Amino acid sequence: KRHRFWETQPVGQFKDLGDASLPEGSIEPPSPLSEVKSDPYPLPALYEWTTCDIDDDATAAEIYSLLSNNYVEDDDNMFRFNYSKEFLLWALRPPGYFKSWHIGVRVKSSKKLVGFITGIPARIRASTVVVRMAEVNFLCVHKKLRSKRLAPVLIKEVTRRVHREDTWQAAYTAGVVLPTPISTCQYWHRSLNPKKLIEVGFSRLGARMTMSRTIRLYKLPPSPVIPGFRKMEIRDVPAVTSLLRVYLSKFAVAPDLDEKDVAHWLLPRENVVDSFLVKNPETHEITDFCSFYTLPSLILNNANYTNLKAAYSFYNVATKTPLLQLMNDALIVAKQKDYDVFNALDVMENESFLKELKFGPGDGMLHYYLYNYRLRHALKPSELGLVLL
Ligand SMILES: COc1cccc(CC(=N)NC(=O)c2cccnc2OC2CCNCC2)c1
Repeated sequence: KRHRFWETQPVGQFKDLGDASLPEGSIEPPSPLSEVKSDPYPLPALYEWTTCDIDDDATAAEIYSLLSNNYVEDDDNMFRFNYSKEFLLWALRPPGYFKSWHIGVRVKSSKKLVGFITGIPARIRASTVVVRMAEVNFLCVHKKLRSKRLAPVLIKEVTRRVHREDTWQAAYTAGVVLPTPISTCQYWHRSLNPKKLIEVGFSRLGARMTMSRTIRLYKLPPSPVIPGFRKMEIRDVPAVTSLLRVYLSKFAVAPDLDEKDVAHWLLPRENVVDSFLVKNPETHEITDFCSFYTLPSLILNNANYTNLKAAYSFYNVATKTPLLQLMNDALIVAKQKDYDVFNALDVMENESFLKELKFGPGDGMLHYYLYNYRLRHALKPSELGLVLL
């Protein structure tokens, strides 16, 4: 397949697959900052760049609406991600973030926001090397402006602004195959509200299954069962950071999280991110941790429902409690909070619980990519310790 744009970029190229002589690491060296263009990449005449100040509520609302109407849909165009404004404020303002990496495209005449792309800083370890990267996300072009080759322009502009901050690598995901995935993950869904999921067409009634039998199949206890299972609190940040750092060191690619990162990404925020831990009631040791983020989807044409409330597995560590039991308590809490479905990728050790906890495979794959960084070989999902929003 022709990738006119990606074949011009410093990313693993399909033609290089199997060439073991290519070293792991940066594909192109950094340029001197003086050589990084200080003016924005040219846009087609009708449009202009804008740096989106998400602290401004009106701008945050514009970004919310652009994504809510034009962002990623499932393969059958029945659902569209519907990130909340609060979620976007969380996702785009981690420690050390750059406002200049929140990039919009407006129509010059109307000032309407019609394009968006973001970067956030992240320290990501690839094998043994911790690399300062940008996590690039929320690439969105208004439905009415597709096939005008605006996406490559947005990607070039976020690349330029990231280079301006002396950052030369990036990480991103996509539902499509581009040159060249570092890993290809399968997504899985665990029904929590099967009646609604079947009604809206997310799931289908199993063969030889009745609705009441299906509801019974997915029934969960009314509350968590692990002794010492509770919500994470600010005082837990140091212990959770230690637990996570040790656990994530097992994976070939994973974020290098310090206490500030853990406080931002994992302290509970209502309807944005939930996190729980197991504190041994005798030893007071924190031995396990689980978390999920909240990403609803718009239901695009159903008479009775407009919103699908979905939880997405985030970071989980089990050192004393079996992971299966820890994740079952996560399902129980998600059900308590009225989520319709709990989603997970087969990354880290997730494969060990998916089938047993009655997850079903999704109908698509999520591909992970690194920009300007070559890995000697692609990773199995179980070697990947990175979850993007
Ligand atoms: C149910 O509503 C949907 C609305 C839009 C797309 C999809 C399918 C899909 N593409 N799902 C995922 O990418 C996915 C499935 C499981 C876990 N994480 C995921 O994506 C995350 C991470 C990447 N950025 C989007 C959210 C489903």
